[in-house]
This record gives sequence, structure tokens and C-alpha cells, in this order.
Amino acid sequence: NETITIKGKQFFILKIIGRGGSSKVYQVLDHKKQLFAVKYVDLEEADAQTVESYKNEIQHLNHLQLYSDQIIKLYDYEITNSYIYMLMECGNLDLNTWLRNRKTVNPLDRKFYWRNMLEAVHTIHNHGIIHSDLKPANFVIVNGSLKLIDFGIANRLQPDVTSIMRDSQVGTLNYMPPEAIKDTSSQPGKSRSKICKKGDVWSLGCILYCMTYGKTPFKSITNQIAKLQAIIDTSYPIEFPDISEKDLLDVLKSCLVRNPRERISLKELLDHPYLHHSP
Ligand SMILES: CN1CCC(Oc2ccc(-c3[nH]nc4cccc(OCC5CCCCC5)c34)cc2)CC1
Repeated sequence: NETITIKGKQFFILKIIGRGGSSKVYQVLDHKKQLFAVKYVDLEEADAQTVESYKNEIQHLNHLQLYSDQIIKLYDYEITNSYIYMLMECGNLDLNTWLRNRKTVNPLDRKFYWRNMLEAVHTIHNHGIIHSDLKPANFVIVNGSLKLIDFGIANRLQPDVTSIMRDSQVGTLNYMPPEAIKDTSSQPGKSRSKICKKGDVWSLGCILYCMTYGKTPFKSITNQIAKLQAIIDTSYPIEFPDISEKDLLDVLKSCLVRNPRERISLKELLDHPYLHHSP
């Protein structure tokens, strides 16, 4: 069986969890049979800017360990000119897979997971990080609670079409905020518009919408251009079928406001009755 050595410690590969363009995530065991996730990044093809973005993500992940349990644990890492190894906490399941496997989400799980997501994103915002590409695949369930596994800082290494991380929802538009689509200031391609924290609130709202209604607000529009148009079209109404949890309905309507200035803030979401009142 294959092994990986990080800072002199040997790990036994159990299986591959996911793979991207030049990155792979393995489930491994150490000599004490403790389970870990190891993220491997091949830097041979990476340009200096990409290497820099990975180092930046690792520095932030390493620093934010101290601030919240809802950030995935990073135990150690090894960076050379040709590869990166990150030794991380291993979860049971990513939220995207978990959502895909179930029709409905029970209200208690939904509220608990919402609290976890808010805490994780509040933590990165407090340290000046705006994810700007939040989706269920960025969260993993570890012993029943959700943890954020990446900050959207590291460039998406050019995914070779064959092994694109199919479960990681790379490139989905279903969680994209209107202002990111309309934002003409950022030059096309490379730099996603990280214009403001409210964009992450819209994406989180789309995740909660999916946990409430079983699909994201614009899921039914399959044509990508039509989908982008609907997201920015204020005359295209987002449907909010009536539900018994009125606080939840208010959270959804407050997150999915197209004007970022009128959209609820993360701070207000943390104080919202949905998190504090029983059912
Ligand atoms: C489809 N199948 C996949 C494996 C398994 O789900 C996961 C298990 C562990 C994890 C994980 N833990 N720590 C992790 C630390 C970093 C990255 C991680 O994943 C990355 C990427 C893997 C593909 C799905 C999106 C996240 C990490 C994540 C998914 C069961 C479902």
C-alpha cells in the first residue's frame, strides 16, 4: 500500500477522497491508526502567482485554527518547489454529497448546520477574507458539525477535464451573487470579484434555500446564460413557498436580496431569531 511522508511522519493511504486539476485529497492513517485527510498539490505546472495563492491560503488556514472549531484543522504541512502536502482533519462527508443523498433536511440539523456555516464565514470575514465562491462542497461534516475546508484564496489549478473534482461543484453558478455577475470593475477571468462580504451572505442563503426547498433558487434554469440573467434580473421573482418556520422564511428572504446594500449582514444573521428562538 502507498504511503506519504510529511515532516518525517509516515501515513498510509486508505483511499482517494477527491481530485482536482493538480490537487488530490487522500484519506490516510498514521502509525497509531488515527485518520487524517492529506491534500497533495503538484506544483510542477503551477506559475508563481498560483504557488503564492496556495501559500496564502495555508497561512490563513494555519492562523484561523485558533479562532473557530468550524474551520477544518490543519495539523502540519510541507511545501517544496514541486509539491505541497497538507495534513488535515478528516471529515465523514462533504455537505454537497450529504444534500444530494437526501430529499429533506430535518429542521434541527438545518438550524445547527446554518449556525456552523455562519460561524465559519464570520471568522474568515473578521480576518479580512471573503470567500466569494461558497457552495456545499466547501463544507465537510466532522462528528456531526460542519467545518469550512477552504477559503477560496488558492487559485483553482487548471482542472484537466478528465479528473475534474466532480464532487467539488467546481464552476457551479447556482450560488453566485448578482453583484459578482454585474461587477464590471474586475478584469475578466483571473480575479473573481471579491467586492464585498454580502456576496458570501447570498451564497450562504442559496445553501440554506437548498436545505429548505431541496434545490437552489435558480436550479431549474439549465441554460447557463439564462441562469446568469435571472440571477441579476430584479423582475425575475425568487419563489419562497410558505413554510411553518417563519423565522427561517425571513432569513431566506433577507439573504436573497439582489441589492447587496439592502441584503442582511452576517452580523445580523448571527443575531436573527431563527438562531435563537425554538422552532
Ligand atoms: C463523494 N465522496 C467523497 C469523499 C467523502 O466525503 C468527504 C470526506 C472527507 C472530506 C475532507 N475531510 N477533510 C478534508 C480536508 C480537505 C478537503 C477535503 O475534501 C475535499 C473535497 C473532496 C471531494 C468532495 C468535496 C470536498 C476533506 C471531504 C469529503 C464521501 C463522499
